[in-house]
Amino acid sequence: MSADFSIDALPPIPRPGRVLLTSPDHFRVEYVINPHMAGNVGDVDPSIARRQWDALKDTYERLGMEVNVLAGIPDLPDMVFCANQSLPYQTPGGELGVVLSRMHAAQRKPEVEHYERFFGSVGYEVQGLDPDLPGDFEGMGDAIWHPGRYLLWGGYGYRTDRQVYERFAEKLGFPVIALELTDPDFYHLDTCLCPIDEETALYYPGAFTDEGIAAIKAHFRRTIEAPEDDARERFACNAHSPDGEHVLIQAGSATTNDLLRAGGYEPVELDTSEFLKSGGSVFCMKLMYW
Ligand SMILES: NC(=O)NCCC[C@H](N)C(=O)O
Repeated sequence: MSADFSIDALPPIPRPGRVLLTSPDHFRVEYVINPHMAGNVGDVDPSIARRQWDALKDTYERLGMEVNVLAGIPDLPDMVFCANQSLPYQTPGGELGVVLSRMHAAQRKPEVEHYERFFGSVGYEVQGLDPDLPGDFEGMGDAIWHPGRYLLWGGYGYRTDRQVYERFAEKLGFPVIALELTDPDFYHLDTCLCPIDEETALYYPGAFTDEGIAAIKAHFRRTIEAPEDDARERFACNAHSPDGEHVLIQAGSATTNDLLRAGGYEPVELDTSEFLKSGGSVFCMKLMYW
């Protein structure tokens, strides 16, 4: 897991063009497994959640992405956060596959088989973590591809254990830059690091160690720092840029949006307030695949 390389020397990988969403029919806050859920049990308004999710879906369609929807399942109230159950990949040789998660929270473990079935149905090579390997892994909640390159950013500390990255990085032949997460409000890497394009990342430095910040700055030529209130209260770094131009982001992150505009990007504000009650926003409500 060496970080001693230049991005330009890594094999290029196309941006994924397909978006998987999971319908919010059964989305609720029913238990507390992250600090954002505390005080919100039973507090989701399903009709507002549906409208917010529809707006997210419409936005991806308007941007020309192919959107596929997996039906939510009763009694799996967090399944709508479909970034977490797997890590889809495309190798430099063009092979398509997916690594299934081993969810940290017992309540979320039964979600994974539904994504296993989905990826089997679209012809992906499906693999789990080796049974002898200890530790958990929460998919694209913690494991995020560097845009356009065969390089993985791997968050660890709350939901994912560092050693899981070594094994599948070795098998699939990509480098991993592991980043320790240090603040429980930012329990997944996707809550504090948002790679926008090959050169640029939006991030919240307060969620990382000094070593982590140095690694982010060393491998992105440009970094945009979200202020604490946008990052902590509005999940501004849980944004997503599907095309390196538009940045889908929770509405109201005014400072972050100004910084994005100054960098030449177009923020697309979406209200995900019902999902924030569960500790999630745009990035974790979708899964990109090829
Ligand atoms: N940050 C993400 O990638 N996902 C949000 C997951 C929210 C869910 N309530 C959880 O705590 O697992």
